[in-house]
Amino acid sequence: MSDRADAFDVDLFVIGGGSGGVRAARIAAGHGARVAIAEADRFGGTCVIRGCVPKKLLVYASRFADEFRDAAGYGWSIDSARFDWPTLIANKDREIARLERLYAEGLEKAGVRLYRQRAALAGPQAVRLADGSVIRAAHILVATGGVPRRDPNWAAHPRVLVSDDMFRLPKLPARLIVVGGGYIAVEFACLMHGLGVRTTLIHRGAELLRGFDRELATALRQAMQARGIEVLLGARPTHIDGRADRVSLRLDDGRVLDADYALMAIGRDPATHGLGLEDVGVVLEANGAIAVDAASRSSVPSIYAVGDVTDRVNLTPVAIREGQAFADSVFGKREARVDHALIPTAVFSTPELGCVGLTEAQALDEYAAIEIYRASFRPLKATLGGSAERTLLKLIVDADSQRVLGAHMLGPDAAEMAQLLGIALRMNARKADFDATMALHPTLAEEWVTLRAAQRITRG
Ligand SMILES: Cc1cc2nc3c(=O)[nH]c(=O)nc-3n(C[C@H](O)[C@H](O)[C@H](O)COP(=O)(O)OP(=O)(O)OC[C@H]3O[C@@H](n4cnc5c(N)ncnc54)[C@H](O)[C@@H]3O)c2cc1C
Ligand SMILES: NC(=O)c1ccc[n+]([C@@H]2O[C@H](COP(=O)([O-])OP(=O)(O)OC[C@H]3O[C@@H](n4cnc5c(N)ncnc54)[C@H](O)[C@@H]3O)[C@@H](O)[C@H]2O)c1
Repeated sequence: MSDRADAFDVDLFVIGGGSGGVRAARIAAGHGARVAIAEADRFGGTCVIRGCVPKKLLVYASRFADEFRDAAGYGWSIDSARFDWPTLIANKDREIARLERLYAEGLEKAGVRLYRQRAALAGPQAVRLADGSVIRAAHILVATGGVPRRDPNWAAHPRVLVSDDMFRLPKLPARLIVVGGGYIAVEFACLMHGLGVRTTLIHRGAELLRGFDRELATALRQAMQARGIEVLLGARPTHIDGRADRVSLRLDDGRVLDADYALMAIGRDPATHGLGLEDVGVVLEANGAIAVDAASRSSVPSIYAVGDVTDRVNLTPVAIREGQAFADSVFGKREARVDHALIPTAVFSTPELGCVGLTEAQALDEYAAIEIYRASFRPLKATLGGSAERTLLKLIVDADSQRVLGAHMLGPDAAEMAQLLGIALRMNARKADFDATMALHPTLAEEWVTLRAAQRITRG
């Protein structure tokens, strides 16, 4: 496509066929670029193969227990509900294989050349494939994602797992220990508990889900405990003793916990190891992430990076937007930048936590005075269903401008609501806009437009 194109085999070589890489490759090819992509494992990447999608399927499976329990109050009797893990995993595998095929076909249809092997840099404008071949590329996009963080003290033990392993366990464990207090730890603790596994979550911090609104994180932790998940805060494993058929964790207070498996969900690291990035002059952050500017360009002008490998906001829609913006800017003559503010996010725990915008603590740091509106209630469905669990909504408003700064929810469909609330916040909605919106009755969502008096006004 460019004058320089003849000096190169392709205009763009993408390393990594996950959320960001696939989008960038497809869009760049659509803009007329000659594109190749290498994927070392399976097309679709973390989100499709061992992340968001299979996780959400497991979450759906885990929530049937609540439905069966609530059904009685509505007149149904379900005598012998039984759960079969191998059936769920086989069905999940079938769906993931279908999605993987769709990803590869989408790339092929767009005219992208696919390499099903590992790639590394052979120079600022050259890529070496695992089979030894070298491909010259005018531009290289690194979209290799991240990997679960491991520790040499337990990495080799078969009963100590990371999130990747959870999707292929041969049998549902009776007893699971989860270490960590972030998205992955909380989601897996909830879903495994929902499937009937006795679950203990061990977290070193004072509260789960650092970075989320503290009041909601506390309410979620209490709800998890009320459901029967054992949550130990301020606790660290000091020794992990793996045996062939079970695992033993000694905590810093001397307690010893036994389980079938321990899931270590202690964060993810950018997948930059062995790519030869430093050899060609690409600057890395202290944690190994590729340092990029707002255009996703690295310190080497021909090399760009998007998604988790840059450790900006490690979510699929963000990787996709970054891949799209890169392809539009470099190959579509359409300058595009990704705005990393106001990203809606959810923890697919049970109950679910969804939010967009500032937490109360962040708002207090940035604004002179904020108003907090809250509602805590038992949803209508629970009145006959019997659950005592409360739904919590919280709106954070700038006292001066009346702009809504943050919306946080713990309860059914919180993720769906966070997505839509994101539109309102992006449009700079004021509290009065929420109030002027007619309620849709009877719904949970109507509570967002009937939050009348500020529960408190706080000055930063
Ligand atoms: C358990 C779990 C649950 C998650 N749930 C959610 C969720 O609900 N919502 C959400 O938004 N996000 C979720 N995420 C995060 C989301 O999966 C990531 O943010 C997203 O996948 C990042 O996309 P990416 O393109 O940067 O990288 P990835 O999707 O990780 O893709 C990178 C690809 O590069 C390949 N690769 C690596 N090195 C090489 C190499 N040298 N050569 C060739 N190929 C290579 C890998 O095999 C991989 O396929 C979850 C993550 C996990 C682990
Ligand atoms: N629903 C979603 O959107 C979703 C779901 C899963 C993952 N993700 C993405 O993937 C990323 C990674 O998730 P994650 O849960 O692995 O990471 P995280 O950064 O959210 O949480 C890591 C947790 O491990 C703890 N930890 C770190 N080192 C430790 C150690 N040595 N010992 C004990 N505890 C330790 C931390 O205190 C923290 O609680 C998330 O930040 C998110 O961007 C998103």
